[in-house]
Amino acid sequence: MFSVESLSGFDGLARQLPRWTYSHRSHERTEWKGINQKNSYSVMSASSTKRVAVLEGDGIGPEIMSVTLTVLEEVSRYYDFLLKFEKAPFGGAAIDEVGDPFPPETQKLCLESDSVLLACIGGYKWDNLPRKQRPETGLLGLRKTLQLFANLRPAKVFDRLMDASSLKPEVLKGVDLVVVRELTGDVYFGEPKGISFQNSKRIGYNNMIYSEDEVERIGRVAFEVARLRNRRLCSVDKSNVLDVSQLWREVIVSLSKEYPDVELSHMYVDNAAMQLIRNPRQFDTIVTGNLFGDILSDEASMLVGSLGMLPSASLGNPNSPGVFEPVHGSAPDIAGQDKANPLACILSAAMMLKYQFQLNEASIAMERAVHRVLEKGYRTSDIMSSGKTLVGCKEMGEKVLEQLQLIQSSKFQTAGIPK
Ligand SMILES: NC(=O)c1ccc[n+]([C@@H]2O[C@H](COP(=O)([O-])OP(=O)(O)OC[C@H]3O[C@@H](n4cnc5c(N)ncnc54)[C@H](O)[C@@H]3O)[C@@H](O)[C@H]2O)c1
Ligand SMILES: CC(C)[C@H](C(=O)O)[C@@H](O)C(=O)O
Ligand SMILES: [Mg+2]
Repeated sequence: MFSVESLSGFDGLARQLPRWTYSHRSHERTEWKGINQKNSYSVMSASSTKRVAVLEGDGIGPEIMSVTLTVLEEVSRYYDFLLKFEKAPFGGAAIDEVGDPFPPETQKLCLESDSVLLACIGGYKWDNLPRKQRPETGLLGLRKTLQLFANLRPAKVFDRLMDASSLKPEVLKGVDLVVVRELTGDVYFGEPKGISFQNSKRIGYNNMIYSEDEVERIGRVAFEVARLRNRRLCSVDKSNVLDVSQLWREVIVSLSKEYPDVELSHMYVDNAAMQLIRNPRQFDTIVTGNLFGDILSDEASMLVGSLGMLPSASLGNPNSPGVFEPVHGSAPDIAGQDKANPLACILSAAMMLKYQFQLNEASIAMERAVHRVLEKGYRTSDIMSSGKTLVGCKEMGEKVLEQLQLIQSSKFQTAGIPK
C-alpha cells in the first residue's frame, strides 16, 4: 500500500514533467524557442559523471542497445557530459547466466545508478518456466523495486511516417497523445493470484486491486501532464462492470476539483480501444490502469506506424532512478537478423537525458536527428513503404549519427540553435 509520504515524492516528479511534456507537445521550432526563452540549457560538467545501468535483455535487445549507446556516446561528446554505462544481466539472459531474471547484483546496480536504460526482455525459450523464473517477472520486479508507478508512453505521429500505419493519413494527421499508465498496481500485482484446484478442476485467478492512494498518485501525474499539454485528460476505466474501476473513477473525479483548468472526461476501455482507431486526435492525455494502459499503448503504436517507434519513461520517486525503455518486447521473430528498429530505444534514451538528467538540448538533438533520418526516407522493415530506403538496425543507427553530426556542425555555424 502507498502511504501519504510516498505521494509527497510526486513534487520532484512534477518538477521533471514540464520539460518533457513541453517537448512532446510542440513542434521542433517552438521547443527550442521555449527552452531558449527560459534560458534553461543544462550542461552537465565532466566532473559529474552519471551512472547508467544498461540492461540489454533478450531478443533484439543487444542489437538496439548497441546502436543506442553509440548514439548516446556521440551526443555526450557534443554536449559535454559524461555517462558511465554499466551492463548487467536481466531477463532471459540473466536466467541463463545465474538462474534469476533480476539477480541481486543487477538489483544493486540499478538501485545505485542514476538511471536505468532497458532494451527488452522475453522469448520463446523461457515461456514455459515457472512464473517466478520468467523474464517478465524480472521486469515487474524492476518496476516494483524502483517504485516506478508512472509510465509515460507518448505517441506522436511523424508526418513522414504516416504511410507506415495501416490507418488513413486524414485520421492520423496531427495525432499527439500520451498514455499515462499506472505501473505498479492492478491485476499485475494483486493478491491472491495463482492456479489451484476447485472441485478437482484447475482455476486460475489474478486480482485487479487499486487503493485510493495509488489512484490519486497516478491521477496527479496525469493532471499535471495534461496541464502542460492541451489540458484535456481522458480517464479510461471499466466502471460499468468493475468495482475497482468505480473507485478509480470516484478518486479521479474528486481529484479533478484541484485541476479546474483541465477538462476531464471518462471512457470505458472497450470504447477507448475503438475511439483510438476511429478518431485518435480527440485524445490528448489518457490516464489508465496497468493492464488497460499496456494494451492501449500497443494499439497507439500503430498510429505512429510501428511498435518500434514508441519510447517510454517509467518514473517514481525522484530520488530513485527512472527506467527508460521502448514499449515493445524482444521481437524474437526478427532477433539476430539486424532487422530491428532501434528508434524507440534511441528515443527512450532521449527521454532519459531530458527527464533524469535535464539535458534538454542534447535530448532534443537526438529527437531531431531521428526526425531528420525519417525525413530523408530511411526505414527499417517495420516502417518500410514504397519509394523509401530500406536499412538495417545498425545502418539506421549510423544515419542517426550522421544527422547528429550535421546538427552539431550547424549549431556551430549559427552560434547557437540548429534550425
Ligand atoms: N518491455 C518488454 O521488455 C516487453 C514488452 C512486451 C513484450 N515483451 C516480451 O517480448 C516477447 C515477445 O512478445 P510479442 O511478440 O508479443 O511482442 P513484441 O513487442 O516483442 O513484438 C510484436 C511484433 O512487433 C515487432 N516489433 C517489436 N519491436 C520491434 C522493433 N523494435 N523493430 C521492428 N519490429 C518490432 C515484432 O517483430 C513482432 O512482430 C515476449 O516474451 C513478451 O513477454 C517484453
Ligand atoms: C513484458 C510485460 C511484463 C510488459 C507489461 O505487461 O508491462 C510489457 O508488455 C510492457 O508493455 O512493458
Ligand atoms: Mg506491453
